[in-house]
Amino acid sequence: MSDPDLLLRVENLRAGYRQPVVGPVSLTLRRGERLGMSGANGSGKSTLLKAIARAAQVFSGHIERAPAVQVAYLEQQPVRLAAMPITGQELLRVAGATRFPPPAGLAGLLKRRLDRLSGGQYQLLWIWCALASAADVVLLDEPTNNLDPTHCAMLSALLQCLCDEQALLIVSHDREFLMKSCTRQLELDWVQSRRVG
Ligand SMILES: Nc1ncnc2c1ncn2[C@@H]1O[C@H](COP(=O)(O)OP(=O)(O)OP(=O)(O)O)[C@@H](O)[C@H]1O
Repeated sequence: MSDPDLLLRVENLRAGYRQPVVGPVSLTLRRGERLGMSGANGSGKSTLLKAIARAAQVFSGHIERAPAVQVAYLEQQPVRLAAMPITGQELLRVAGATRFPPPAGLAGLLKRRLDRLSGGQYQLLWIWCALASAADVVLLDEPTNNLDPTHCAMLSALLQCLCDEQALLIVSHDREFLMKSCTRQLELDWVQSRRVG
C-alpha cells in the first residue's frame, strides 16, 4: 500500500464459511477513520468483520492489511464464563489494554470481579480493552447490544478516546448511534456494499 494512512483495503471480497455468505464487498479504512456499517439481519456484517479478523473464509477478492497492522476484534457476544475471578483492572493488564488511561466513567468497574458485572458493564469493559490495546484497527460487532441510553452515551465517549493512529469499523443496527460516533457510513446490501455517506 503506497498510502501510509491506509490501514486496510478490502476489494471485491466474497467471504463465508462452507460457502460465501457476503460480497462482493469493497471498502477502505484509513488512520483516524470511524466507519459505521449497517444492513439487514443476515446480510453478512459479522462475517465481514470475521474475515478481516481471519476468522471466516475468503473465497475471492482480497483483504490487504498495512504491514505489521494489528487488528482487535470484539464479537457480538463477548465470551462470558460463570466464574471469572479477576478484576476489570487485571483484565486490562492481561489484555495489554494500556494505550490510554481508563476514563473516569469506567473507574467503578475496574475494581470489581468480571463475574459480578452486569451484561452491559462487562461489554463496555471489553470494548475498552479493544480500544486501549495496541491494535491499529478495532472491529466492534454490535457494541450497543445490552446498553441502556446512559451506557450508550458512555460508549460514544469511549470511542472518542481513539487516537489518530487508529481506525474503527463498527457494525450496528442503531443508525443514530453510528451517525453520532462515525466519520463515514456504509450499508451492506445482500449482494454488494453501497456507500451512503
Ligand atoms: N458459523 C457459521 N456457519 C455457517 N453459516 C453462518 C455462520 N455464521 C453465520 N452464518 C450465516 O451467514 C449469513 C450471514 O450471517 P452474519 O452473522 O454475518 O450476518 P449479520 O449481517 O451480521 O446479521 P445480524 O444483523 O443478524 O447480526 C447468515 O445467513 C448466517 O446464517
